[in-house]
Amino acid sequence: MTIKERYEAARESYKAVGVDTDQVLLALKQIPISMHCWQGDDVTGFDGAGALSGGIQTTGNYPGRARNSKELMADMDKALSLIPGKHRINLHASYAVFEEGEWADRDKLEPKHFAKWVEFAKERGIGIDFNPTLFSHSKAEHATLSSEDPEIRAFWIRHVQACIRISQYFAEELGTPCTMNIWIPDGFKDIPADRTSPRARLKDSLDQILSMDYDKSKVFVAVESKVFGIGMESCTVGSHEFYMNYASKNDILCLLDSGHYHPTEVVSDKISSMLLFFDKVALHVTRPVRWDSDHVVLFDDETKEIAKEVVRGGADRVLLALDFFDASINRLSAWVVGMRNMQKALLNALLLPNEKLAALQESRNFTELMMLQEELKLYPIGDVWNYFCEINGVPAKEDWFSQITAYEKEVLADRK
Ligand SMILES: C[C@H](O)[C@H](O)[C@@H](O)C(=O)CO
Ligand SMILES: [Mn+2]
Repeated sequence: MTIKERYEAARESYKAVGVDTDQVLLALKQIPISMHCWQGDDVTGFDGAGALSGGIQTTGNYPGRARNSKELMADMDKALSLIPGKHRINLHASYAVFEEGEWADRDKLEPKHFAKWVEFAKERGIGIDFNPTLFSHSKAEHATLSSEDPEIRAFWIRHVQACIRISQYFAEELGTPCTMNIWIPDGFKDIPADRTSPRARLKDSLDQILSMDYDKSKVFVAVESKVFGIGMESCTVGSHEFYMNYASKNDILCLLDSGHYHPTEVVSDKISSMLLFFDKVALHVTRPVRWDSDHVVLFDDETKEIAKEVVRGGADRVLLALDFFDASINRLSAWVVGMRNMQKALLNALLLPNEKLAALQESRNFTELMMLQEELKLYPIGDVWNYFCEINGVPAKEDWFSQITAYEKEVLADRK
């Protein structure tokens, strides 16, 4: 049987439970995912400002790390060519591309330092999202926006403001809003004596940043909390409660990173609440494993549950991005697996008879609800996925992987 014939058979199975797979495929194609550049070079960046810090760590030494913007763009291009649909890219400020002999510190970054990325995105017709980089820098050794040192704090305020200007430049050049997400690593290894003062300083820093003039319809500023970091186990200044309150009072967005909460706390359960109080919510989908918040996204239960909430809440209200970094495997393969898995999870959610399931819940018919949810798990989603890949011009099943091994031999092997 061909992929199309299998799809046609699957279409009948889904039709019997009231799901129109042709509509589902159109809907899936409309959901962009922002692919993070930092998987390609182990969060190293190009500005040489400092080794990776901030309580995050990339482990592994797989050969072929991108060493400069040309290599990173080529790798991202190759990965994107194996992922169905049109997506976005997500950059950190440390990925500025300087001219020969030029360099600018983080607080002096300008749109021109990202012109090469705009060129890259324009040629591919994709949007860019952005993140100020408040780590891997000598001025981020202790604290950034919550620092007790006024000069350090002023430096990072200027940096984030520079990033808002760059984000607006991306939005204007590319004709699509830019989500600009602020994450800071500030926190304490051991029990602090004063949690309020650092948080009050962070609040004041954000107030100063947001007092600048920028176009809110073009730049969606978001704040990302984290419950811990390596070396910041006891307290993070940018906690969930801090940012949720700040975002809500100041009309900006919250970004929920699925690796940033307590081990039994799940982001999938937070999305519906956020969408009742905010117009939009931003996500970093990742996979936490014990102390690490950034393993490659799998087609696992929590990713599926997140996708269900995205689809049920309205995919246009959720700004979807991935955030992981694995240096122990081929980095392009990590991107492709993570992106395709996020899409498979969205497909899984779109293929559910969501209204029927909700009606069973509303009528408290939990017996039938459990039965149907479980039976649906074995419906032929794979046949729909393979057809989605085929009609979008990318290899179905594992057929994309031979291109990764060829690229590894032809391109990555030369990177010593
Ligand atoms: C590179 C980081 O992962 C990213 O900026 C941040 O979103 C994070 O999740 C830190 O743990
Ligand atoms: Mn994140």
